[in-house]
Formats: sequence, C-alpha cells, structure tokens
Amino acid sequence: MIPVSVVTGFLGAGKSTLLRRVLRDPAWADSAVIVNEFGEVPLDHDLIAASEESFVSASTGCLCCVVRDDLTRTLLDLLARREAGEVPRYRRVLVETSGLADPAPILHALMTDRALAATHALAGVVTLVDALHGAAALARHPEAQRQVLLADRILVTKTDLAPVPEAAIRALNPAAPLRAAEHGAADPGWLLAPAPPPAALPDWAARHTAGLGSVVIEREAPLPALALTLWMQGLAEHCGTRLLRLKGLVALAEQPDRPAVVHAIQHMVHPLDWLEAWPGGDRRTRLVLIGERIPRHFPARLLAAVEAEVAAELARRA
Ligand SMILES: Nc1nc2c(ncn2[C@@H]2O[C@H](COP(=O)(O)OP(=O)(O)OP(=O)(O)O)[C@@H](O)[C@H]2O)c(=O)[nH]1
Repeated sequence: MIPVSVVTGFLGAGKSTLLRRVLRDPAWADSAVIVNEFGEVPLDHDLIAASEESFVSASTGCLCCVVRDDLTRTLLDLLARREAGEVPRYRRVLVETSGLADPAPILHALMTDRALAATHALAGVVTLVDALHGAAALARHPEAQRQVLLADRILVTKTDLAPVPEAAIRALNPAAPLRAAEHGAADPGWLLAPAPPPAALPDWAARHTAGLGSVVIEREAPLPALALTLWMQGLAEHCGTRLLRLKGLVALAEQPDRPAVVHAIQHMVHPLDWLEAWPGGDRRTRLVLIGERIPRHFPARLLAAVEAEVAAELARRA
C-alpha cells in the first residue's frame, strides 16, 4: 500500500515552499509529488525541485472538478511505471492541490475507486493556513473553509509576519493538531503521519467562490526590473483585493540567464527569489494571475504601457 497525503491550503499559503523543504530531507526524498494548479501554465512543477529519488508530476485545471478522474488515473499510471522501473521507486505520494481546490471530492475519489483503494491508502489531509491572509480567506472563500474543515493536521505558515489566526481556524476545526512553521520548516514526520480516514463528510460536491478565473502572460523578451515593479504596483492599485494571487518566472533584462521568481498574494508582494537556471531551457517569462473578475486583457495591456514608459524614461536618461 502506498500512502497518499493530500497537501492543501488556500492560494499562496506556502504549499510548494513546504514540499520543497520536505523533499530536501533525505528521509522523505523518496516521494512522488503530484502538483495541481489552477492557472493554465504549470509553475509549481519548476519551483519544487525534485531530488534523484523523487519526482514531480503536474496538472492544471481544477483538481476537485474536471481533473478529479485524472488524479485516479495519474496515481495508477505512476504505480505501473514504478513497477516497470520507469520512475524512481517512490514510497509515498504527496498530492499538492491547487489553492482553489475543495478537498472533499478529491478524498472521495481516493477512497472510492476500487483499483486505487487496493494499492493506495489515504494517509491524511494536511492543510496550510497563511497567518497573514488566512482569516480573510476563511471568511470569504468556501474552498478555504473546506480545506480547514477536512484537515487532519493544520500547519500555520508565515508566523514571522502575523500571529496564528486561531479563532478563525478553531471555529471550523476544533480538534485537528495545529503547529506553526516559517518558510516550510515543519517536521515531515508529524505532518505526514497516517491519520484515520474520515468517517463521514457533509457532502462530496465541490464548493467554489463564484467568478474566479486566471490570466496568463507569456513573453520572450526580458523585462526591465523597474517595469516589473511598476506593473505589479499598477495591478495591485487597479485590482485591489480582487487579485488573489500572482506568480511567475520572469526573465529580467538585468539578469536574463536565470529566472526571477515572483510571488504576490493579494496586495502583499513577497521578495524576489531566483532559480539557478531556466528549467528545461525554456527562457520565456510566464506569469499567472488568479482573481475575481480580472479583465482578461488588462494585465498584458498594463504591462505594455508600463514597459513603453520605462523604455522612454531610460532613453531620456541615456
Ligand atoms: N514570510 C514568509 N513567506 C513565506 C512563508 N512560507 C511561504 N512564503 C512565501 O509565500 C509565497 C507563496 O508560497 P508558495 O509556497 O508558492 O505558496 P503555494 O501555497 O504553493 O501557492 P499556490 O500554489 O499559488 O496556491 C512565496 O513567496 C513564499 O516564499 C513563511 O513562512 N513566511
């Protein structure tokens, strides 16, 4: 039996950061990670660098709705490839859901598919709650509520930025063991220890916030760092709380040989990070925005306008 842990948590809660840390621990390196993202372009795949014993398989779309059957198929397919020696002999599977996934239908699929139940055992649901944005997400988004409601263990992240939103969490889930962690520094043994399967769940149908969508920007030409900063400021001003998440790999004109990693959660822009090299040699900038009623063409048009302004300013200074 291969244990399957579901790692969930609202947009930007720190799921990929946690999994990156877990895979770096030699005791947990022999894991297969299945990452699901809401935007049309997978990025987490490149942000969770896998070790030699582990690997990451990615899908986009809504895991709890359209690609639910894909998860069952992916797990069985991976197992067949494991037996055939085509992938590392992983000893557990970690499923990172998208931040907008309702875990209930996912658990249902894992527990009811016969072939899956004969080979895999649900090891539990780990839910990450962002100390800074978690209480607001729990107040507004049914996905966030269900993630906490169904948690076997709760990890509160970003406690370097804000205190644990204990009241909001305990109103939904009074009993699940809770710990805090900064930058994913949690004990995987505690997080991923098998939990008894859920006895009864209210219902299995996915609950979703209305009007959410994603916009993708892809481009070849490197972008001046100033243009990136001004674009993100412009987006935050225009979209306000409707912009839930922005993430991406960016080719900056100042350092085009490695990608800058950009993260923003609502108006909070996290410090730029860098990957050592372009994953798979694809040097295009890829940005994914997730929000409520974001006009489809607005982000790209704003970027073009900001870029032209920055180019004119640099030409004036030269
Ligand atoms: N200050 C601080 N930042 C953190 C912490 N954990 C994660 N982050 C940052 O939060 C941002 C989002 O982290 P991710 O790990 O990408 O979050 P995620 O849950 O995988 O995001 P989605 O897949 O988009 O839902 C990144 O900039 C991380 O560096 C933490 O404990 N403290």
